[in-house]
Amino acid sequence: MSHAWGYAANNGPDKWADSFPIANGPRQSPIDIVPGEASYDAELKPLVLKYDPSTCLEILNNGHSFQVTFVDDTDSSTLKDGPISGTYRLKQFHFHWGASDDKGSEHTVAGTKYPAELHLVHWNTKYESFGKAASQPDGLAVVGVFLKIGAKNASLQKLIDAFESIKTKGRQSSFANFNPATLLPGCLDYWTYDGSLTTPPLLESVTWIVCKEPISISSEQVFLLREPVLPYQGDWLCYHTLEQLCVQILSLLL
Ligand SMILES: CN(C)c1nnc([C@H](N)S(N)(=O)=O)s1
Ligand SMILES: [Zn+2]
Repeated sequence: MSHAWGYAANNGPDKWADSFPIANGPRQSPIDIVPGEASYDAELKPLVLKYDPSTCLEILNNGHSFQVTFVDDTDSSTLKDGPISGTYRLKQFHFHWGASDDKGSEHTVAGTKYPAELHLVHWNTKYESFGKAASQPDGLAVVGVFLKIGAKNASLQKLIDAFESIKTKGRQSSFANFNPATLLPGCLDYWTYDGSLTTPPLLESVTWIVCKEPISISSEQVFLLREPVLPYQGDWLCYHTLEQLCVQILSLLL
């Protein structure tokens, strides 16, 4: 692949194996989660998530999504227990979304896609850094949370309000004192499996922890996610026709 990866026809997921052969590996993510086929494991513990808002650093438009990054030089914001051993530090969180409400999440549940999916990325402190951990089979743990259309989400609104400062790819701005725990659902029951990063380099180093309960995002908020200044899972969103824009606006009004 002579150009950067993305979600377009010439650089999208079905082309990633050209530059990242691990795309054809044995533990690639995302997957379709089929609850009726999941097995109960009594050994699994409840998740222990401890997040310190003072570790929140900045918000960044990375060209594929927006991400919020955290200071990870101490055990101030961590994930423990659940399916993992040891302590994993929060590195960043980001979202995946689509151009319409019927798609956007990376994982699916019995074939159903959600409009968006939140990923909280943590790395195993048995390794000296995120970079070292990302190449190890037990190096990363990502908590996934589905978003469904519903009530306005006040915590998400704080992120959306910051978009003005990251309108173009590569832009970042300070983003302090945000508590990612406010993005978690009330119930932390989860599915778990051993998988990979869902975008290049697709490293097979992720213990996925996907929450069963979604959080809400309003139609107005998801419209702002899809604004033509932020990418969605399908590369940069732009309204090819005035008609598409009108359809989107009407869908909000009806
Ligand atoms: C380097 N980091 C933190 C990541 N690289 N790829 C990531 C994927 N977007 S995901 N969805 O977290 O596997 S996250
Ligand atoms: Zn992700």
